[in-house]
Amino acid sequence: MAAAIPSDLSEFVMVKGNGVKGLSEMGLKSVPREYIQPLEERMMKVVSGEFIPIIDMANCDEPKVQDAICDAAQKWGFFQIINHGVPLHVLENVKDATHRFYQMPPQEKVKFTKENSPSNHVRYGSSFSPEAEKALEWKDYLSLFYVSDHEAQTTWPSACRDEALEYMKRSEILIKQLLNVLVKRLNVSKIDETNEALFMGSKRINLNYYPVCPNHEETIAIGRHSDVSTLTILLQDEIGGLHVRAPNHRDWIHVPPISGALVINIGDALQVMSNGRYKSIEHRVSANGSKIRVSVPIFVNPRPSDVIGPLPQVLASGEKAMYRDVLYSDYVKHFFRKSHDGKMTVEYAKIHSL
Ligand SMILES: COc1cc(/C=C/C(=O)SCCNC(=O)CCNC(=O)[C@H](O)C(C)(C)COP(=O)(O)OP(=O)(O)OC[C@H]2O[C@@H](n3cnc4c(N)ncnc43)[C@H](O)[C@@H]2OP(=O)(O)O)ccc1O
Ligand SMILES: O=C(O)CCC(=O)C(=O)O
Ligand SMILES: [Fe+2]
Repeated sequence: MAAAIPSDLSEFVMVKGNGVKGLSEMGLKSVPREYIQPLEERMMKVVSGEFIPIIDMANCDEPKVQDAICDAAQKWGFFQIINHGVPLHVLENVKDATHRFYQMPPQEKVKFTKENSPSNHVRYGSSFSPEAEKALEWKDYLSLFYVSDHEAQTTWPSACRDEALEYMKRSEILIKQLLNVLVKRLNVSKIDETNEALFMGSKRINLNYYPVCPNHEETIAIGRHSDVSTLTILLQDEIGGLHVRAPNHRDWIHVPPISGALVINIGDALQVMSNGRYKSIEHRVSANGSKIRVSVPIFVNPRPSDVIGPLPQVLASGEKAMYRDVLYSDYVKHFFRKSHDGKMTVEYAKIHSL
């Protein structure tokens, strides 16, 4: 016999720390009504035979590789990379560590919810913005904002701390390589001490956990959104489920898992700084009826105290600014306080001419 849905859902999921994982493990016949998405969010036309570009980074000094990166960032906002230099064991270890964190009992995980966490920079949570959302999402997350090694050592959960830090550290060269290539097309000669903080002054790593879902077609794991980062480096496992908006703005394209590859996407901050040249593309994750999935994005961001706006180097030729200057932490708070709403976050910074 299937178990009954807990009468107080937020008490069970968040206050007690069970997460959506706890709901999934009850063997429910269908998800609680709070997780049922409106029809328009469930209907998505996934096109087959179309793929985001796959770029081999082995020779990333070559102009044709650099062009491929910039072209992909302009047209697709998303691409996969292989031979990226981040050791495969580092990627495997951080996926294992993600499973290890979620395997802990709820009494351990609950120590990291917003209410209990030892630091505002460490947060275990479930649906994105439960107060604001029409329907909840079928995923749990652990979000770790990097400030210093010392803070991470003392506040990040030991089940995944070392592996998350290692993944972040070993991705540093790749992040700089990608940004150097991308900013060159924006007439910024290189990433150096004068501009590094603006492009990559803060990092957040999320450990996402997507439990098995009974009536998975009626809900969603992550709703339509664009990231607010400069760049996101996403590690996904072999299950699949990530979809990105096609360049025709109508259809969706699946991002097939490729062993050892990383998915790169442009975030809103780089869209704003490039005055719209690079695109932060809407994406979503579907729930799975038979398999658990994990993913580990590193969000590379400006510092919260930075002001983001179109770069002077981009506007130098007389191009009109499409975005105003905004304080990055205000932008991120705006994103976190509302439900996922596709590409709407960037409207916050858009200049609407009269
Ligand atoms: C979680 O599910 C997600 C997440 C995403 C994320 C996509 C990204 O691109 S993340 C990259 C974001 N950039 C940064 O984190 C760097 C800059 N950081 C900051 O500016 C600040 O750390 C801050 C995020 C603005 C937090 O500011 P602070 O004033 O110190 O803190 P609060 O007052 O606690 O937070 C404000 C507001 O945001 C909510 N919030 C904070 N952190 C998180 C988090 N990790 N996850 C979810 N929500 C968060 C917090 O609850 C506050 O809201 P209230 O309503 O409670 O006031 C993509 C897809 C996903 O599904
Ligand atoms: O899990 C994925 O494939 C994507 C996750 C994502 O979009 C996010 O965490 O912002
Ligand atoms: Fe995302």
